[in-house]
Amino acid sequence: MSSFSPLLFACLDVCVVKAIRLVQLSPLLLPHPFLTLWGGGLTRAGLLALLALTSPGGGLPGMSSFEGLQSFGVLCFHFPVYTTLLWALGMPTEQELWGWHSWERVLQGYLVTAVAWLYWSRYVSSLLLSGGRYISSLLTRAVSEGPKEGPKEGPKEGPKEGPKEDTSASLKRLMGYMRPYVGRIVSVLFLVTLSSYGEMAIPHYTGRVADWITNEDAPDAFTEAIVFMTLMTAASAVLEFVGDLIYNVTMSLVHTSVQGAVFQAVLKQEIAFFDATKTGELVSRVTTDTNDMSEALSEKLSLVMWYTARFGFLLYFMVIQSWKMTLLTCMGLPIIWFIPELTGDFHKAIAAKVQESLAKANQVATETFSCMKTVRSFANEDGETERYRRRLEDTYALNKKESLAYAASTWANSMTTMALKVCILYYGGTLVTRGDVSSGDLVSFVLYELQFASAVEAVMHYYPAVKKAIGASEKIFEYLERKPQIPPDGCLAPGNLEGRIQFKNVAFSYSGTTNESNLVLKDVSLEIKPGRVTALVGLNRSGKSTCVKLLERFYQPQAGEILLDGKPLQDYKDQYLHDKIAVVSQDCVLFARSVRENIKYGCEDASDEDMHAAARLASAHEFIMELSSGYDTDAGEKGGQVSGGQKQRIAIARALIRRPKILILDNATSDLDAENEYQVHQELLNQANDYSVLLISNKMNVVEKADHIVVLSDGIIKEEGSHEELMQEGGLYADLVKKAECGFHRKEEETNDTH
Ligand SMILES: Nc1ncnc2c1ncn2[C@@H]1O[C@H](COP(=O)(O)OP(=O)(O)OP(=O)(O)O)[C@@H](O)[C@H]1O
Repeated sequence: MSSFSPLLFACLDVCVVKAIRLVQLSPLLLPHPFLTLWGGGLTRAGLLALLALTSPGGGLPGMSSFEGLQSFGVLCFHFPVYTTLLWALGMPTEQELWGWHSWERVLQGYLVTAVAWLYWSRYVSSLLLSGGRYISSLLTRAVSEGPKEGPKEGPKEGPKEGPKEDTSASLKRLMGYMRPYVGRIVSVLFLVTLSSYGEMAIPHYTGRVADWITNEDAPDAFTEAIVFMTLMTAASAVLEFVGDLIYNVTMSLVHTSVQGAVFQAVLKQEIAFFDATKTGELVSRVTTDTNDMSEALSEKLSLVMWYTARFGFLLYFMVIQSWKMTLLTCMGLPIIWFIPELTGDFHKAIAAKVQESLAKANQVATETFSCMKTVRSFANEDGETERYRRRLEDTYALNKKESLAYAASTWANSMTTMALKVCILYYGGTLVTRGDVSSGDLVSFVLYELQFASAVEAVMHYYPAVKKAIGASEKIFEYLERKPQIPPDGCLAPGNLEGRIQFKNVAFSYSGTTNESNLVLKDVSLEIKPGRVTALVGLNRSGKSTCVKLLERFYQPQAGEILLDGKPLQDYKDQYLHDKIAVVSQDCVLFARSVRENIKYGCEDASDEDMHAAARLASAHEFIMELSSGYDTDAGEKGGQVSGGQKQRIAIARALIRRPKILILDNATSDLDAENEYQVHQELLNQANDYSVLLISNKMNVVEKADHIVVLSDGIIKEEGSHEELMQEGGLYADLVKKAECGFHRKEEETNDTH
């Protein structure tokens, strides 16, 4: 910290001013007061700048910044500029020319400089900064959009962590959603303007009534004023009501459409996106974030709108009443905000400490209660009480400070507001005495000023909240604009599908890299022939389910290709593909709807006959009929109302109702007992002439019935052939079968032992 304190600096400044005053009295400069005024200002600025920048300790803090230099400018030149303006307007300047170095003027100069500094550093610069940010964002966008023939941007890597407060971009997108309601929004703005104008009636006509009381020259003036005031105020209230109603209904519509669009956009994303994004985050985007945004828009933006309109009218009427008093009000406002802000900051800091101290006390209590047995066994109840009491004493000491800070902050608030009002009244009174304004004008002005301060305060309070909410909506829009990172589906939907699937040298990793260590499938080539049952077996985590996920187009292989009837999978329509390839996996999920709705899921047009047929094929019809309400029984959350095996059979029926060409059973009957599993498989495999079946199962007695068996190990096809062929080969498959048999015998022995 520089040893040159601001106080010493002010003393030096006063010395400089007094020295210039002596110079002004010299016979050479006496006839040229304007020269001394401007020359003095320049000399004062030069000397002060020199002192500030060269003072020991690296100069006066803050003085080398833009705000510092600007404050110098205001301090040294506001008076020369003001006097020159008076002279240019033909007004008397004697008092200013010869009295600018008086104590009163010097102090006034410091006050003006402080106000200018406050305005600049707290309010104007932040406005300019956001304006600058907007311009720079426009420029950046213009540059990045660049020449049209430039390289196209690659697919985006998920929602990027862009600049947090790119409010303008989010606002533009939001405006896009408001476009259909532009008529309503224009009418709301019109109503806001009219209603705010109507609100000016009370202060205006109160002033007129005050004039009538003092003069009593126009007998009708009083009644006229009261009638106009009542009519305008009532009209303003009605307009405000209608405006609010239209605005809130419109914002609800905007909210609904944004929320629906976000939900739809999220559903369109590729499965890898859902793997990488937590469900909680997605739900929060769709619900909490859109709600917060819409709340900020319907509540806070509406307040900003109303108060801005009021602010405009109040300023206009205040300037009309007296521009001098308006100037005084505008000068006083930053002071009445700044002082409570300072005390408020102190109060907030203490309040945070109180919270912290309370949390510590609570921690002692929680710890003691949760370890009560230990406390009792050491007979340390008094020790713990003492510990808790010490914590509470800390909190009490902080509470005392907080009360003091709160009282000081409230006192500062009311004192500064009162001081401004007294100043305005005093100054207004002088103007009334001089005959510059009528007493009614002063009354109107004071009433305007009361509303003006709160309007400015409200705009300043709510505007950042609106900006923040709009900025926070950026994430929502990132989801809305995100393109799924999987090639778009094609348009093939042939009426006649054979159902032949070929994997050709497929390599795949979940991370998207082709790094050998990350590859789950390294080089997989296999064929699922139409009308036949193909089994895919292998150790755990060998990549069997991954093959299924690729078939469902949840992910895209990094190398190789997957063909359906000789055509790449991505050439088919997604809807068609999911109709033709039905997958039932071990962790199949039912929705909290009726069994009927679950079986007909995505296939709502299917008839009840189709549903019964599918359920019979899945060996599910009989147990469904035994449920309390048959097909109308609620399956419960995630199918919690039915057993695991029943859930799997309903899921198989759900797959079969689409009459698929390829049926994939990925451990789909794992929750069934041996007898039921056998029955389900018999039913399904008997129909295999209608569809191709890909069977993934750890149960080798099920697998051995397949026409063709493919053995996958560590992402590579190790063996393939019929059960007999593979057993003869004596490789991995034979090993798996032996192990399974061993396990089965051990289980059997254990069961016999227990008997
Ligand atoms: N969504 C995913 N993201 C990242 N890695 C995954 C994902 N799903 C599976 N894996 C990994 O891929 C590998 C193969 O898993 P996969 O489920 O295909 O094997 P599996 O042969 O079907 O195993 P299991 O018989 O145990 O079901 C495993 O190492 C697994 O951890």
